[in-house]
Amino acid sequence: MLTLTAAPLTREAFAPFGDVIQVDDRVESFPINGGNTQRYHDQAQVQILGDNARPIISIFRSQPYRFPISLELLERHPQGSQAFMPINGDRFVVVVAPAGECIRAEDVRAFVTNGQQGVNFHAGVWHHPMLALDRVGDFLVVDRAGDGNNCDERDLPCPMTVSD
Ligand SMILES: NC(=O)N[C@@H](O)C(=O)O
Ligand code: NI
Repeated sequence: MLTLTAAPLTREAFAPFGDVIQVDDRVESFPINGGNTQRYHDQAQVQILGDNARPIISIFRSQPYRFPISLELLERHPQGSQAFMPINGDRFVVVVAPAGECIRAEDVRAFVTNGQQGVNFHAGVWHHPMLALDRVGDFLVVDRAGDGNNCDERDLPCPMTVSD
């Protein structure tokens, strides 16, 4: 059994898997609306691939998990990115592995957000479906609709657990 402990999410650590969305001085920002609003600009790469592809916006209301939990599988979206942003400041756990045809146990990583962070999985990046913590969480989701399959599931190469 491989035990993962979720690390605090940072842009650097998550870079191989996608983008972190958060207000900080690391991204380009500038005042708009006559100075009433600060725009934290262009934080994530929305990838929309394939026939009749279009970006869609949804809300996921996710039941919390009691950690540690056993992980059986990861999924990927080959035709588009998928972004999750908490609406009410909820933390969540992110389990990822690099894009590619096989998942190696040594490449699986776990992160925990701080409630003010979102993630954007790049197309093809393996990830576990939403793992909400603490309470029922609402998340704004930006991903892809269109023709063809956009969700592959793959069993993990060995039993794994993740703790927050
Ligand atoms: N199935 C679905 O829309 N959600 C998953 O892709 C997920 O990453 O939670
Ligand atoms: Ni997904």
